[in-house]
Amino acid sequence: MASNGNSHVSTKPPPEPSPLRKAKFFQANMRILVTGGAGFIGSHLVDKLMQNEKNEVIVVDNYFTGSKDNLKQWIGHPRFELIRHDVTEPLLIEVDQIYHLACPASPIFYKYNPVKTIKTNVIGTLNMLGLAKRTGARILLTSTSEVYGDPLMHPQDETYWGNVNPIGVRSCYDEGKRVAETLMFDYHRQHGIEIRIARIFNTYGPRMNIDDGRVVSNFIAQAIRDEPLTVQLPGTQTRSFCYVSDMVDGLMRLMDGDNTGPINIGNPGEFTMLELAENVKELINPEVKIMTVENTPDDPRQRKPDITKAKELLGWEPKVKLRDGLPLMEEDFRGRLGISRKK
Ligand SMILES: NC(=O)c1ccc[n+]([C@@H]2O[C@H](COP(=O)([O-])OP(=O)(O)OC[C@H]3O[C@@H](n4cnc5c(N)ncnc54)[C@H](O)[C@@H]3O)[C@@H](O)[C@H]2O)c1
Ligand SMILES: O=c1ccn([C@@H]2O[C@H](COP(=O)(O)OP(=O)(O)O[C@H]3OC[C@@H](O)[C@H](O)[C@H]3O)[C@@H](O)[C@H]2O)c(=O)[nH]1
Repeated sequence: MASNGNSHVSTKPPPEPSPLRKAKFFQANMRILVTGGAGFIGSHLVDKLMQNEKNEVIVVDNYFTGSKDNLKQWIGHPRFELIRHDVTEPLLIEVDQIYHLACPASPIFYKYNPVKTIKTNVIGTLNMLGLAKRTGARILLTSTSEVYGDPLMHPQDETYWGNVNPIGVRSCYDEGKRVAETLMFDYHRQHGIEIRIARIFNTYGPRMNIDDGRVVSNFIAQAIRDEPLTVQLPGTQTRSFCYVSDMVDGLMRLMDGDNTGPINIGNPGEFTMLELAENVKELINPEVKIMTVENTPDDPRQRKPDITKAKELLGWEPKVKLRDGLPLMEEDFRGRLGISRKK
């Protein structure tokens, strides 16, 4: 049984996978479920999984923040299936692996209906664990750096238990993901389910919703539209930004490896929001103004992953630097906004 190097090991044998997996003459494809697969990270993950001809990919999504458009190249493909479904309802299908991403990720969206966000994280994760238990599938949860809250340890490694406000406006997401992690380990210990937990740090790239509200998409859309970049106060708060192709590579290594996690997956390059704005200005629109605006409650003041574990256990580290990733995202945003670069 997989271990993450500490005492989280299950005493139960994992549930039996589908008999098809053991069939001698039936060359079954790997049936991979991606919940939230119509979203930003999910759709990039689907692209990568579909490159392997031995994979069948099933996406389940309620389209709250995702869109069919992100998957248009796969609709109608014989190895691809798209199901409109809310993970807060049980799902009865046959699968071998589950990448469980379904959950709004941008603070403005997860705060929009906090009760629904909690339900998605708790009931949605319970349903997907139930599915994993019935089918014997391995399940990977995309948890978050937000489990560390406003961290008092810097950089954050996986042993840090976090500094989270349990009753704040971000709690539906932070605490929701913390409960989701607990459920994953309880199912692992109690039922032997094969689990993987990724703690994802801020990820950016093409296909983010233009009105997503997260900082990189906001700044790029603002720079392209020649609107001031809105740096929320104080502007000295930090984040570490991982390009989406690196993220997908890390998630797949975690799924296919032997370690339960939790494992941080993120880019350790750390930037203040003012530095990010300066970079966007320089690379995308040197004329654009930078303005400061009010922040929202409980905004974490610093965030930077310690990725020692990902390097050692997954052989993973990010390859794309922020200054290389931003122009790739600019190109995608310009195409969708229909605004080309000034000569
Ligand atoms: N992008 C990041 O920086 C980041 C950081 C940490 C963790 N994560 C996690 O990664 C996952 C994907 O994030 P993303 O950036 O792609 O976000 P996203 O909002 O683009 O994608 C989330 C997807 O889940 C779907 N969804 C939401 N609630 C659902 C429900 N109840 N049932 C079915 N589908 C539902 C949405 O419609 C969307 O397609 C999320 O679990 C998020 O918490 C992302
Ligand atoms: O227009 C903006 C938007 C945001 N910000 C600032 O940028 C920083 C990052 O904010 P974002 O909204 O992009 O995202 P956060 O880092 O707060 O949360 C993020 O990280 C962890 C993930 O799990 C979440 O899904 C993700 O949204 C914050 O300090 C925020 O105050 C701005 O300065 N201007």
